[in-house]
Amino acid sequence: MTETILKIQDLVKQYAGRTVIDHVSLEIKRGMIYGLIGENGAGKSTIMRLIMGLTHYDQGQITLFGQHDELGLQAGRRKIGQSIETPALYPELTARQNMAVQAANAGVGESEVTDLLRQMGLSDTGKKLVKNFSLGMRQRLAIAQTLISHPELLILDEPINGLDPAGIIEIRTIIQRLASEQGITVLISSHILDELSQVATDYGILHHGQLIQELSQAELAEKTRRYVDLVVDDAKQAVVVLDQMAITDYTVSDAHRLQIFAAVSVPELTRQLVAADIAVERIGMTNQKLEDYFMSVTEG
Ligand SMILES: Nc1ncnc2c1ncn2[C@@H]1O[C@H](COP(=O)(O)OP(=O)(O)OP(=O)(O)O)[C@@H](O)[C@H]1O
Repeated sequence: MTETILKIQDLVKQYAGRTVIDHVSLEIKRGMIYGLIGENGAGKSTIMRLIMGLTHYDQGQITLFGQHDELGLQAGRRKIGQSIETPALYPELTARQNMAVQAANAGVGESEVTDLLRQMGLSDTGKKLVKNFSLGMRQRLAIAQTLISHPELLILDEPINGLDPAGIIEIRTIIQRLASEQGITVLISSHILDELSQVATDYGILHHGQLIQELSQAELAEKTRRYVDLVVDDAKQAVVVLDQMAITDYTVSDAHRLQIFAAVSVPELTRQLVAADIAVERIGMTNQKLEDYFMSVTEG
């Protein structure tokens, strides 16, 4: 069975009597890239800060690498690399000098710094000061810093926020490589589901401090793939027609509505339905976009 790296049970956090984390439970297993999605203020950073012990919770339990007593949590946190909120980069230093500061603390040598800079595509930044870096470069440097301590779990707070499309792809690729090549488990947050759509293996949707939905990559793909939305007077009769047409990949949502996921010719299906004397009120391709899905979950 895959090892559980992080388990959060019934976590509650209040600020001045206001509940900002509301009975959240989640489990992250080794190898997962867990995407925590929620709009600004949903509580993403707070959960990360609670995991790292940067703030205290009022109720619940956090278990890291199987340990939930204080000493065990402290030991667990040493296996975590994190970039919560603004990364602590020195703007007047180069990438290598920034890395050197952290490396000295961690007892890590020059060659490892060189390797991390290479992995993050920052080898050729030379004497360029961090204050002149693009946001994407800064994010990559922040990730490089989190890796200095050889973490087993990486916690990245909005590393994609504000990046251009090329920057988004770079960060996604880096995260996927860290997971697949180095076996690092990742908890990553974003307020835009679409940004994480091609990187996370699992998703948790946080809304007003509550984890309102968890789903796997496959489940998300399923919910947002293209389908034919069909509204008829009698769904049961329509099912008979679908069966005759050897269409099996569909769901019936109520007495009148069906979603057909199989590749199907809409004109041909319409013809068959009409031939079977079924009144078709609506038939058409629908492609629920990720952001529409997110809105439907958070507003529902
Ligand atoms: N130190 C604090 N004191 C009081 N309230 C706080 C504090 N930190 C966070 N909050 C509140 O807790 C809620 C959750 O904030 P949090 O920063 O975790 O959200 P978030 O999902 O990370 O959003 P963002 O993307 O804006 O950072 C917000 O309503 C915020 O105002």
